[in-house]
Amino acid sequence: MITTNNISKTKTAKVVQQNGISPKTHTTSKTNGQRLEPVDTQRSANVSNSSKPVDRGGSEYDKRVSFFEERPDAPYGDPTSPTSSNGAPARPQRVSSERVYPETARETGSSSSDAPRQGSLTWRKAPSEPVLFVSGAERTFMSADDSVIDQRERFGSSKNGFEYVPSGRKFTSKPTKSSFGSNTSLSTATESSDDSDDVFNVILRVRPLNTQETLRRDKFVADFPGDGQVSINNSGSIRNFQFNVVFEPDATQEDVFENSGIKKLVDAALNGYTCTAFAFGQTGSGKTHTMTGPPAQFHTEGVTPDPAMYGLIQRCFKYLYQSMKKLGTPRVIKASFLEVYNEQVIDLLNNSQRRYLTVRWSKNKGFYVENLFTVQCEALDDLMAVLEEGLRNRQTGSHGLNEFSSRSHSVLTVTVDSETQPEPDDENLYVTKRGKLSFVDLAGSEKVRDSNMNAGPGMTESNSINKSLLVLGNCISHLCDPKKRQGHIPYRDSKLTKLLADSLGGNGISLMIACITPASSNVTETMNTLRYASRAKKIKTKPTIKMDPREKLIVSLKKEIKILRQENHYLRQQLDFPAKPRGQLQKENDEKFQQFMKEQHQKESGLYDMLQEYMVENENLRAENSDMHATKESSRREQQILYRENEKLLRRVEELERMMAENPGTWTLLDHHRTDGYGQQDLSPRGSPVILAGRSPPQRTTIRPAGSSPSKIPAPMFGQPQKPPHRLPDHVVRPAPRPVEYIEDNIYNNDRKSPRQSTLVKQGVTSPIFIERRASQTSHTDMIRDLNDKLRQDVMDLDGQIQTHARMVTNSNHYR
Ligand SMILES: Nc1ncnc2c1ncn2[C@@H]1O[C@H](COP(=O)(O)OP(=O)(O)OP(=O)(O)O)[C@@H](O)[C@H]1O
Repeated sequence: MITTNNISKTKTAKVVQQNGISPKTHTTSKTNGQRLEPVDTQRSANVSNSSKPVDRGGSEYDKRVSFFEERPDAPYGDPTSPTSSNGAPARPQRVSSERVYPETARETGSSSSDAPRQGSLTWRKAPSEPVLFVSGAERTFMSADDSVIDQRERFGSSKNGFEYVPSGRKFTSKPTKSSFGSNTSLSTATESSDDSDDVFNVILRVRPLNTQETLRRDKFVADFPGDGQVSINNSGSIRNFQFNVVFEPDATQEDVFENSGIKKLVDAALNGYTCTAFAFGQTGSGKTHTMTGPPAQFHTEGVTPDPAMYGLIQRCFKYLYQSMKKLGTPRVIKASFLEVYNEQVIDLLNNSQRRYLTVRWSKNKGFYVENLFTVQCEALDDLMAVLEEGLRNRQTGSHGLNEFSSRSHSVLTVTVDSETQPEPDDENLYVTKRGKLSFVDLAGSEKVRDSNMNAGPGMTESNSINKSLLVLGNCISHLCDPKKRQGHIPYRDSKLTKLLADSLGGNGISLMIACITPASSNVTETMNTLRYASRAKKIKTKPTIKMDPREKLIVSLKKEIKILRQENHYLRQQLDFPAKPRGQLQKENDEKFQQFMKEQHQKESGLYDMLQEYMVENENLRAENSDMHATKESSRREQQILYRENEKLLRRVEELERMMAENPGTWTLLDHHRTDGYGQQDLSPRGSPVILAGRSPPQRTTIRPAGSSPSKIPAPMFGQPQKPPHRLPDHVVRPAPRPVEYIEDNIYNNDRKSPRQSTLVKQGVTSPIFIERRASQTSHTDMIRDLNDKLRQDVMDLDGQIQTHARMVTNSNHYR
């Protein structure tokens, strides 16, 4: 019975004889013994529907050629081809007389006649007549009397309730309008919505019981009610889960490729999206088988991989190159392949040294692996070679649950670089897009006890595998919870989650392939995988195309211009303005743009000049400041020297004046020529408190600021005690800030002006503070120097007077 809404029946089906000699097409008739039986699926379906014709509409699946139909163009041993590359039948006849074995028997290379799983893989009700399967569409399980066995009886109602009853289908899909398995274009869906059905899909593949499980007489615990559902009988309690697509044990590699939706991922990668397909599940559940085909073929010496058994990866590669050919535009394909083994990243394409690589993070790239080998692949063969090389180098080991168990997580990444024209009418605008397609084959979760890995390196491997899967589970549960999703997601807790960060919570499109074994002995692990998978269904991502940020800006500006032009056109219409011809508008806009760019350039260059000017000025100011500091220091020292000299000279003057005061009578004859600092005759001993007898009060030499008028300094009152002039005024010893008016042009007569100052001067602005500081330093030194000169003069005068007096005294004594 068909339970998927996407699948409809085919009118005719081509059936290959069990011996595989030749494919034939037959018309409907009743089956008869071992005879090749043609089937009209319409009729078969009608049997179950009381011969009422059912029109289920066309679907992608309809267009797909029948499972047994010969494909002349079948590449590398298409599984739909009746014979494999070595001439042997690629697919055994699906007609059986009494027992039908699941796909695994054929896919693992054993013929149905010697299949060792006959013990438990029996039909619930063995038909007396041959049972016929028709692949590629609806398959009906028919008994000899044409009655269809009631599907409801299949599960749980038989005596033991655990027998495998094939549903007659290979897969069922969840009835959504835009699931991966449907015809809906992913690119359209992703652009318009963030529906996780479109961008984060989870599919389930249930493998058949394997030899070991069959011999162990394990029960088949899975049932497939349809519509992408699976029921698990966990020791009597039935649990239901629903996924986008559920592949039943009969599904072939081709079925999975065609109906999992992975082709949409390849299409999306070609359009610049980041896409990831990852397989997870218990060890031995068929992850590697699904991704690359049976692992034995890559790890057994002398075995050439059978193209019919190729997994999703090889089929995607082929589809990628086919699509590129169809699209016509050139694209650059590059591939890298790594594994995360014991929490270390190892390059599988550069395996000679088995160096551990570092996972880094950058704002633009997110998490990435440093120094990872990347191979440019011009042809499909190159990509295939990359895969095979990596698989050969991958860590595998044998344990109790799987002979060729992957002991690491592997990540194969294919990047697709393309140049596209976002605006069809703009020939000069090209943007580069980088699509990414990653295939992740996770190491299987395992019970250490069951895998017999309970010591040594095996134990370490198991622990690190389980630990990284636990972190992955944590990340998934955070991402599913709308509240936790806004907070911190623990991607950094393991290398694996760092590498999957973009696929899980970022801007990518992802397909999770959950793999389970239907054996009752593994039901706990199966339940865990299913819970994990159904949680992951709730993850939502927002796919975006990865582009160079500058190119992105250009494209968005161009889009804006386009909208503005449309608006302009609309407004013109509204205002009854004549509509401008498109070309003219374009030309005008281009001219405006060029003008704008020119102005912008000028502005920018003006700014640059200004910036340079300021930098030069800054440098000059710095140099000038350090000069000024040096000058200040030297004038301070000069002032100190002069001050000490001043002190000495004053002491000398006092001494001489004292000498003269001791003989006052003799000094009246002397002619005083001394003048004060203002050109007036100074007739008294400087600073002396003694007023010479018979003399008019002397003019005193006082220190006053340079440039001040004498009248401003009050003349000392005659006869009053005088302040000794040998004390320099306070403002000289301890300079006080002075008003600007004291500063005269001749004080600051320095032609060397700073650029800043010259700018200011040019602008008619003077900096009083700047000029004053410099001037005050000079004026204080000059003042002390002036005073000292005068004192020196005084000393000389006094000395001269004393000598004259001494001579006169000597002469008078002589005449006497
Ligand atoms: N759908 C299937 N049909 C037939 N055989 C299958 C299927 N799935 C898995 N097998 C077989 O089961 C065995 C284990 O599968 P596989 O190695 O892919 O499991 P796995 O999940 O990758 O395990 P591990 O995590 O240990 O690597 C292989 O021999 C494989 O060929």
